[in-house]
Amino acid sequence: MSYDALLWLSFGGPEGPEDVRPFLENVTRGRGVPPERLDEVEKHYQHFGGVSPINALNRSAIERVRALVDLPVYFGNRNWHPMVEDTLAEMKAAGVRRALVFPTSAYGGYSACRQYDEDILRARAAVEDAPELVKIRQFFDHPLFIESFADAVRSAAEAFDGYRLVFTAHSVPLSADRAAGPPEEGGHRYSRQVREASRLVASALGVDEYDVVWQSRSGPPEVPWLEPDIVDHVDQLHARGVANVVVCPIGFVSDHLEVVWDLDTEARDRAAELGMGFARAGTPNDDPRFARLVAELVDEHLAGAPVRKLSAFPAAGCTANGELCAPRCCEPARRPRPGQAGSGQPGGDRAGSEQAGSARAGSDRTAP
Ligand SMILES: CC1=C(CCC(=O)O)c2cc3nc(cc4[nH]c(cc5[nH]c(cc1n2)c(C)c5CCC(=O)O)c(CCC(=O)O)c4C)C(CCC(=O)O)=C3C
Ligand SMILES: [Fe+2]
Repeated sequence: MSYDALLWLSFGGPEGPEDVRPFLENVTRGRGVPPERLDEVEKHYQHFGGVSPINALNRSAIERVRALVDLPVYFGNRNWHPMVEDTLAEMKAAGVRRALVFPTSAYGGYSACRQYDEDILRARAAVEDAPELVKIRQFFDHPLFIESFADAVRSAAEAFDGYRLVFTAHSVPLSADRAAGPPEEGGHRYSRQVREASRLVASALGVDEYDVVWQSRSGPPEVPWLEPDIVDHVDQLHARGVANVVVCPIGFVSDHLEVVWDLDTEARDRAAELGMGFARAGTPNDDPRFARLVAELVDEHLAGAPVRKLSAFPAAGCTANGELCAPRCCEPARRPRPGQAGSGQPGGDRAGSEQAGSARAGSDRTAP
């Protein structure tokens, strides 16, 4: 198959104080996130002047990728400008017929993978006679991804004689994690991949003991999410007599707002209160290896380059035009409707799926 463009598909973030609220409304529309949580998160963004670093980080990574790939590279987002619908219209006008899509998330699961397929569906539905869009696979176990994090941990740890290595990734509802991956695989593809990437980085460092914890929990408090939270975990480590902690944000590709707020502000402040040493490893975005990683993934499609990966997980997530990866793969978790919290079956087993329709009603994002 031939391709005539690469579409860089990301989350998006606000670029000024007045963007913050509409951005947050876009992110959480129909997702049952309580307004108090939104007010809290708005403060994190306003603390940085209403500007998330994410768009600038994406633009600089795109520049580096442009120097390595033989395709025009376009930039579109799920939640903020440039919106992927607008970018796709621009691509169509420029004569693009078939494009590869690089999603800025390395993992499987609904939020990390399937939701980018939904973005592709939405964008193609908005553009008449839309270009074909083929999404690039998950890359959490690519050697360049792992090496980049391992080096970042090495630099962060230089200050310490001994340290506890702690990996973090974005928490998701337990029900979403359970539904991650095709059902026959037994679910939990997201958290299992996060643990696998962590294991690979630790092993590259020769570190035997480390922790995998979670951050940036959202949603109503009565719905269970992956735990423990990084800030609580810092308390735990202190209680166990750990003097220094090095945090590696394995779940993310760039130092965006959830990294600079939840880790560099909240977790760091807690460690300081407790008198602990704290260092945070960088993310791959600005490492030249990240651009090379993208170029290699593109070459898998353009030139049949070998699929480089370090784990036994399938190279999943590569889909055409927003199709499902496999039947029932990474279905969205059912979320309680506002005012119906508690009826959303926190346990989230998928048996009572006749409730799924009502729990999803009001969402214009999760419906297939
Ligand atoms: C797995 C995962 C990733 C990693 C994969 C990937 O990178 O895609 C990720 C990335 C990101 N999440 C981000 C921002 C936000 N995520 C939110 C809310 C949520 N995230 C979730 C999961 C994930 N999120 C979930 C299950 C929710 C609950 C609502 C829902 O079910 O959808 C909210 C709402 C407010 C709140 O936090 O409650 C915000 C503002 C930003 C941009 C930061 C910036 O602006 O720099 C990035 C890169
Ligand atoms: Fe998020």
